[in-house]
Amino acid sequence: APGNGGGGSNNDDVYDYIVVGSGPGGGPLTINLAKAGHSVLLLEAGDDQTSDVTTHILSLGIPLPTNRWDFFVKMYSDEAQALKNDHLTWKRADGSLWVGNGSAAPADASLLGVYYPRGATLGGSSVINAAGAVLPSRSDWDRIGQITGDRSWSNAKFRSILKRIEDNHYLPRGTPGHGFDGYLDINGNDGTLWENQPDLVNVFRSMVSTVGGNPNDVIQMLKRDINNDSPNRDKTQGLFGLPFHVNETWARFSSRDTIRSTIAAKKPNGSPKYRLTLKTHALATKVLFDKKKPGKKPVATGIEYLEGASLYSADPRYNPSTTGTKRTATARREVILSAGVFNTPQLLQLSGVGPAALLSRFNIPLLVDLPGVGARLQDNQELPLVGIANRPFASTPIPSDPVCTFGAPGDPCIAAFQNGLGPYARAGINSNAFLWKSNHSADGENDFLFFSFPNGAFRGFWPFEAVSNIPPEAPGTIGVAMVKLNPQNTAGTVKIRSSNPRDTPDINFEMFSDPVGSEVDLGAMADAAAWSRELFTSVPAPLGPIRPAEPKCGSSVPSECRQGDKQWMKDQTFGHHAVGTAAMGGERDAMAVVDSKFRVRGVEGLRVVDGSVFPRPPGAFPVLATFMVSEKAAEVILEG
Ligand SMILES: Cc1cc2nc3c(=O)[nH]c(=O)nc-3n(C[C@H](O)[C@H](O)[C@H](O)COP(=O)(O)OP(=O)(O)OC[C@H]3O[C@@H](n4cnc5c(N)ncnc54)[C@H](O)[C@@H]3O)c2cc1C
Repeated sequence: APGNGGGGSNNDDVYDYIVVGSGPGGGPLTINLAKAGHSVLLLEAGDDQTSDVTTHILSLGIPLPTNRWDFFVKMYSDEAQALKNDHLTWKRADGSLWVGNGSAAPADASLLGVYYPRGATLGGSSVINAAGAVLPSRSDWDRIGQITGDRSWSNAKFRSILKRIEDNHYLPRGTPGHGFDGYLDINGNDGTLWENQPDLVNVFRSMVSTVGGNPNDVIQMLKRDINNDSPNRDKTQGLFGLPFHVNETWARFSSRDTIRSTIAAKKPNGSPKYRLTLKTHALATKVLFDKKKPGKKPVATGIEYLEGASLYSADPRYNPSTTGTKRTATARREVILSAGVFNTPQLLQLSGVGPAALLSRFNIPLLVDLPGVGARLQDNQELPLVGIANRPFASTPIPSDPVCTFGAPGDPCIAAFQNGLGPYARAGINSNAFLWKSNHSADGENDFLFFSFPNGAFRGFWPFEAVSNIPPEAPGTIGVAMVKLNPQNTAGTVKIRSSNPRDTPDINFEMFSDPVGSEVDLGAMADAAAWSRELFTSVPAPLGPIRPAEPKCGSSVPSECRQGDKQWMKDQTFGHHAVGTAAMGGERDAMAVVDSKFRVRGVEGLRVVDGSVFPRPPGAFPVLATFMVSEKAAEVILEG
């Protein structure tokens, strides 16, 4: 029967809707369409890794060869600038990987680029991410309403969506602005972990003093709700808890969970309750269109895809000689692309929807000239502000805790986690956030979120399991991880580099390229560096004064560091919150790809619903906003 997807020799299944990609963009939407009674085909290139316990444990949840795609991106076209990054990944003649900057690279190393993993598994990047769940700024939503003229895009609207979908575990039931009965588990620290972290708490005391806070209140502040509903939220500086998409015992929630439970739901007679067909190992390669009607827009009618495991060349298990089986599926109503910020524009371009000159270079017949497809790639700039304390940071072990081996065989903490106990079942040390406004804030709102942890620093990404040349951290290291909000650079691009859907596109963030915008961003980041030096040196003995280590500055006069700080920011910035490559915008915006109802311009029956649609990065962390956008899309589609 149409819609139940039976597989086998059925080469052209018919569904009401086809959704490509099962991450936070595709997942909630798919479920809502199915629950409204529609037949839905969900295509996912990866597979279901639910049986891998590490995908449930936040402290072990790093991107793995079994659940990720490896992209290597550029930060700059300017090669000399690009080579200054200390965490470029290179491939050596013997096939091994090496990480470092251009001047130190071994002679036999060839540059792969800046490593940028994405989840490629049921649940998308919500299965491999750090799960930080922070709402965007109120102005991020209101601004979309302003630029599109569609006032259903507003902070108030998205607050109501949060209330519907959230299952909040860290606030008293009934706290205004939050939901407690939805599907999206969000949890935060309850303050207890800080009792065992006296040294880090001392740094927090100095941190709150920099903005006039009372150092005696830090434990209370660390429990404060960063997702509160106050109109002043985005201008309030200071320390907060950092919540995560995890449940009561800190097990990861991802879009995978709701997809699986929707598929598993049964009618009383035991048959599936919803007409939701999931096909994993299904790499969408092209949107199919009906172009025949003269004078009418092309209508998306379905998807062409390849069936088979690891068919995309970014898959660490990719084997070029495994070619997969070509299949098609037909959508009676619509096709929805939720393949993520790199793959949605790639799919559009491969399907003839994109910049005309780019498509003609690869002999792809042009359907709609949409210059914004793959443009406006943006990211929150990130980088650690690093200090070295006089001694290693002390923490007090909890006597009843098992000693974790962090995933090595026989890890007793995994067994404890499965019973809802032990270190993996509790808030981690990174569950803190400091909101701060620099002198360069573009809109008067906080333009930084910092989260801090001792004995390490978050310096970006490289294929962790395959790289061994990264030096260990100095004893006493503290990393204040910096996330820049409201970045001004919109020059990044995603462009196909062949007509082969198994090839990765060329991805270039082209950072800090706009002279005005780069002064805002780099000026703000240099302000943050100056603030970190003030913070570190104000930490009292015996832990402090902490010696500022990064950004490096040769001078003992802080004002002399500024130029060097800006260059350091340029050299070392990384990101992992890419958005914007099929941006939403108003009718007169030539670079807009979708309208406020997620409809791709110039065609019918095709929408984009994922991180690609954000016209600017939503706050400091995109994942919660992407779940919410998916809910909004379902509403819009079901309204008809
Ligand atoms: C390591 C890491 C850490 C992160 N940490 C955080 C964090 O702490 N907080 C936060 O807010 N954000 C974080 N993010 C970002 C966040 O997870 C993403 O912004 C979010 O998941 C984007 O959702 P999406 O639906 O747009 O795309 P994705 O989640 O990337 O999902 C896209 C899905 O589409 C599938 N797909 C792609 N192409 C095809 C195709 N052609 N055919 C079929 N399927 C396809 C992919 O396999 C994937 O499953 C992190 C991301 C990573 C990678």
